[in-house]
Amino acid sequence: MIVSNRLPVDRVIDDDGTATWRPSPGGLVAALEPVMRAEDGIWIGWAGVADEDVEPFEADGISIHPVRLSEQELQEYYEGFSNDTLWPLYHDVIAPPSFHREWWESYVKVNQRFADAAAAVSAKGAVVWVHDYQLQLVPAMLRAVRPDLVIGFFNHIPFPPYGIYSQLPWRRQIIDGLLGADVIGFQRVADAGNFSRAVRRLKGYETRGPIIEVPIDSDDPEAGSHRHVTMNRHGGLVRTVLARQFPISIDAEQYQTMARRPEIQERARQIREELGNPQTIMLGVDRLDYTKGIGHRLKAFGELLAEGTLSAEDVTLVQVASPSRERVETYKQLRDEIELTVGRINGDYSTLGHTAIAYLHHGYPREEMVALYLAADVMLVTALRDGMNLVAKEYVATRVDDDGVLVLSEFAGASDELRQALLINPHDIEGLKETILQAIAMPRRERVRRMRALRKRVLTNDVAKWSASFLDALTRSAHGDHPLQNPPVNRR
Ligand SMILES: O=P(O)(O)OC[C@H]1O[C@H](O[C@H]2O[C@H](CO)[C@@H](O)[C@H](O)[C@H]2O)[C@H](O)[C@@H](O)[C@@H]1O
Ligand SMILES: O=c1ccn([C@@H]2O[C@H](COP(=O)(O)OP(=O)(O)O)[C@@H](O)[C@H]2O)c(=O)[nH]1
Repeated sequence: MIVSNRLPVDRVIDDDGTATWRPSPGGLVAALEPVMRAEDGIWIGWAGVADEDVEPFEADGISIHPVRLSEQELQEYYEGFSNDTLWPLYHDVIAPPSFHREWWESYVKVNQRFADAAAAVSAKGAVVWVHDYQLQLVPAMLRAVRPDLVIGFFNHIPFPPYGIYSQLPWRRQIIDGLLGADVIGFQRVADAGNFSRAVRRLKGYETRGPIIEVPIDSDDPEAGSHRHVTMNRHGGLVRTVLARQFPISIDAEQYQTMARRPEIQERARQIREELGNPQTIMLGVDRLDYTKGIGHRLKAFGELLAEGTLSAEDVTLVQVASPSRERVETYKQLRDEIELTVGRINGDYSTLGHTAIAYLHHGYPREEMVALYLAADVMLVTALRDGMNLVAKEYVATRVDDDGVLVLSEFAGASDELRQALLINPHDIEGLKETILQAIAMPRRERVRRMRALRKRVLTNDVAKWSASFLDALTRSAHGDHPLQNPPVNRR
């Protein structure tokens, strides 16, 4: 069973009141959907609109159980605590986090609702996999009522260093919530390390490598019902929790197959033509989020145009900025800033036949994404902080021609694995400009050499391998066997 804030589909109510479903935005759903299709499971989550009661239903072989959120909970739990407190705090405080006690209360209440929903429909001894920062209290809430369940948690976004995490007024409660899981997965080695440090500092629990020892009160009548209880070196009873990196991936085969479809290749050619056949197409694909470094990318490109090093006749930047969290103030401000910058650059440097930046504030279906990836000579991923960034992996999987250059921020989780990309620090605008020029001028032989190595990596470490390695660790933990070794998917 999967428990996540988002379901794979969002309910959309049209102006005339009719309800339809559309695919949900973001990488979490993109990664979990193929996993769930392969398993015969239940997915518990929010349907994407407030105050709607939706009965459980089947979608593409997945059994969907929607959880209801009121308009006030949507504002306080999702837009507030999840996306205006935790999101900026966990992404290096790029934007200032807001701390409001009523948001926290709503977060606790909604987490309890998700836990109750999971507890109600789980079979005895079932494996429950809880996802992401919106639901960090669910593991402990679930364990309290269903100690028979095997509980995993995966954090899709970074876990911040202690100096930042410790700002959170509810820092201990979140740690307690997460430690209800048997296995806690993170994107990067550094995230798992930050979490273990927070556990030691805030709870004083001992850790041995990826194993955390959670003390059990022997007078607790439930003590015997816990999984893998052992005695620690001080003779106390402890429950062990595994906290380790499991870098997420994509269904690489699916992208590769789509990239070979003649109509998608034709669409890629059409895109180039529609852009006026520039020598170089650069592409950015992001939710319109301040973590993605879209402004830094535009600044670098704008300066290269201003200096005359590049011209809009030769180079076009296609920027897909898909709508995200549009009622949160920081996101509204970001949209204004980005659109002002795009307007200025286009006003200053576009010609009648060549637009410098093709800016698209839309969400596109997967086929169109693949055509865009195929059309792009240079892919720009300039995140200031990003859990993984699946777009980087999708670009690589799509390039069946072994061509194309990936410029990748070292602050995106994907950079741990994709070492043959051109790695950049997006804060270093001069460095970013030089790397863009290097990408544009890179000889084909070098492009092919790098892309082949990248493709090997992404095709080998796909989403099936990711879920299998997490679920393997989880089921082994259910038998008291915590693997101490590093996971198979990691650096070179
Ligand atoms: O659900 P939303 O509020 O609309 O946001 C979309 C998703 O954004 C985040 O995605 C993350 O997960 C990706 C897959 O692991 C990862 O590559 C990326 O770096 C993360 O930002 C968020 O974590 C999800 O919960 C949201 O559904
Ligand atoms: O118009 C769009 C823009 C993005 N995406 C998908 O959204 C996901 C974004 O995931 P990523 O991990 O890069 O970032 P997130 O949005 O989850 O932070 C990827 O699968 C993209 O292909 C999409 O389908 N259509």
